Amino acid sequence: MNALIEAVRAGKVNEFSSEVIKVYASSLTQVGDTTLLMVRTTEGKQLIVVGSGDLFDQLQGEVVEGGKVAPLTHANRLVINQFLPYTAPQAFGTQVATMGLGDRLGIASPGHIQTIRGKDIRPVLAQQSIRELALTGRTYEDVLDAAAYAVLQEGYTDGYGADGDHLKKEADIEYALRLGFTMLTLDCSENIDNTIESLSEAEIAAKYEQLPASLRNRYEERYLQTAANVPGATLAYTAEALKKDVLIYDAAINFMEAIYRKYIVTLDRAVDFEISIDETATPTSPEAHYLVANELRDRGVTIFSMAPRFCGEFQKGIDYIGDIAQFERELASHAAIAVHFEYKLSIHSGSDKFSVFPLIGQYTNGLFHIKTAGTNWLEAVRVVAKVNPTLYRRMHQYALDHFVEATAYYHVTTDISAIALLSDVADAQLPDYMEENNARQLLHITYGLLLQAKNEDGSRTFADEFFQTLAQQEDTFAEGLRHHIGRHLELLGK
Ligand SMILES: O=C(O)[C@@H](O)[C@H](O)[C@H](O)C(=O)CO
Repeated sequence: MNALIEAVRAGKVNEFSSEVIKVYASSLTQVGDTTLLMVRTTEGKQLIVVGSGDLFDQLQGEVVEGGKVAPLTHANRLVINQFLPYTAPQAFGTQVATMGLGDRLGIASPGHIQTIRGKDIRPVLAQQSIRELALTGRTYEDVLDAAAYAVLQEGYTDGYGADGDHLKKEADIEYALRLGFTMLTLDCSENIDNTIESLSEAEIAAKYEQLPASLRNRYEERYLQTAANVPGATLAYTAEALKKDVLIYDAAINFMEAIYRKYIVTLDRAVDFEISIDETATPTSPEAHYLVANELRDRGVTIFSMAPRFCGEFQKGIDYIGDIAQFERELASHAAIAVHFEYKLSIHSGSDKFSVFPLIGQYTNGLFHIKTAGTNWLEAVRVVAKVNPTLYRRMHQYALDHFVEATAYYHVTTDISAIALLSDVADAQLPDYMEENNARQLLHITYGLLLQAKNEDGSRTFADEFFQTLAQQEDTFAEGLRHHIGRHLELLGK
C-alpha cells in the first residue's frame, strides 16, 4: 500500500497506468497483500492493483511495472464480491428504512452513497425494473456491476440492496434471483382485475355470485362477520365493497402466494419480497390493503413491504397530485396495517413527492421503503442543461418529437403546450426546465428513447456525448444528487 500511496501522493500513479485523470481516494482498499485503488484514466475508470495474493492473481487486467491495471468488468466485479463481501448486495429486512435509488445510467450510485452515508436509512442502489432495462438496453448484470463498483469507489461498507423491480414474469424473477438480487418486487398489476371498477353494483353482485360458494363464504366470514382489528386503521367493510375487492384482488393474491412458494420459500438466502399493487387504475383502499395483507398472512406468505396504489396521483418526477387531507387519512390506515402485519409500506414513484414526505415519515415512524429512479436521471439531464446547452436542446426537441411514443410506458398527465418554447429560452435558463413539472415529465419518460436513439450510420444520437459530458461533470452530478436526494431524505425525516 505504501508504494501505491506514495505514487499517488507523488502524482506518479501514472507509472501504473496511462494518464490518470482522477484518483478515488475512498476506494483505497487492502485485502491481504493486495492493494486496490480506483482511478479514472483517459480510457475511463480502472482499478490499480498492487502487491500479491489471491485477489491480485484473480483480477483480470494488464500487468504493468509495479502492479496491474484492471478494467471494471463483470468478471472482475464477481472477484471483488468474493473478497469484499460488502460490495455484494444484501437483504435488509423490515427493521430499517430503505430507499430505492434507481440508476438508469449506471453512474449515479457514487452520488447516492455520498448522500445517504451516515443516515438512518439504507440504499437499494441496484434497483431497476424490467421496463427500465428494456428502455435503456442494459442488463441486470450491468446494474449490479455499476452498484458494486460505486460501493468500492466510495468505500461504502454499510451495505446496499439490489431490487429486481416490477417483475411480472417467472423468467425475469429467475433471472434476478440467479444473479443474486436481494429484493424482489412482484408486480401484480396484470392479475388485478381493474374492469370491476366500471361495473354497476348489480353486475358486481352477479359476477360475485359466480364464484365458488366456499370462497365467497370464507371471505364473508373473515371480513363481514369478523371485525378487522388494526390499531390506528379505520376499516369498514360493506358487503358491496367486499364483493368488489374479492373480484379485483383474489386472482392477484393467488399469484402472490404461488410466486412466494415457488421462488422465495425455496431460497437458501434472505430476499426482501415486496408486493406491488401500485401500478393499477384502482386505488388501494385501506380495506383492500387489509384484505390482501390478511389473506397473505393466512396463507403463510411473509413479505418485506407492500406498495399500495394511494389515492390521488403519484406520477413520475413531480410532486403529489390530489387531496392531501384524504391522502393523510388513508396513509394513517395503510401505515397501521403495515405495522400490524409486520412489514414496511413501500412508496413507489417516490421521486419529488415533497408535499407528502413529512406525512410519510410521520405515519410510518420513519420505517418505510421509498423508490426513486426518474429523478436521478433528471439530475443528469440538469447537468447537461447547465454545461452543454447544444446537447440539451437536441435532446429536448427529440423528446418533444417522441413524447406520445413514450406515454405507452408511463402514466402521466403532462401538458406539452405549457412547456416554454425551446427557441424562447436562453442557454442560461435551460436548467429551469427541470423546475417545471411538464418539462420534467417530458424528459423523464423519454429517457429510453433518448439513450437508445441512433443516427442513420448507427452511431448513437445522444448517448455518447451525454455520457462524456457526465463523465467530465462527475462532481457536478454528484453534488446535484446530494442536494436533490438530500432534500428527499430531509423531508422524510432522515
Ligand atoms: O421506471 C420504472 O420502471 C421504475 O423506476 C419504477 O417506476 C419504480 O418502481 C419506481 O417507482 C421508481 O420511482
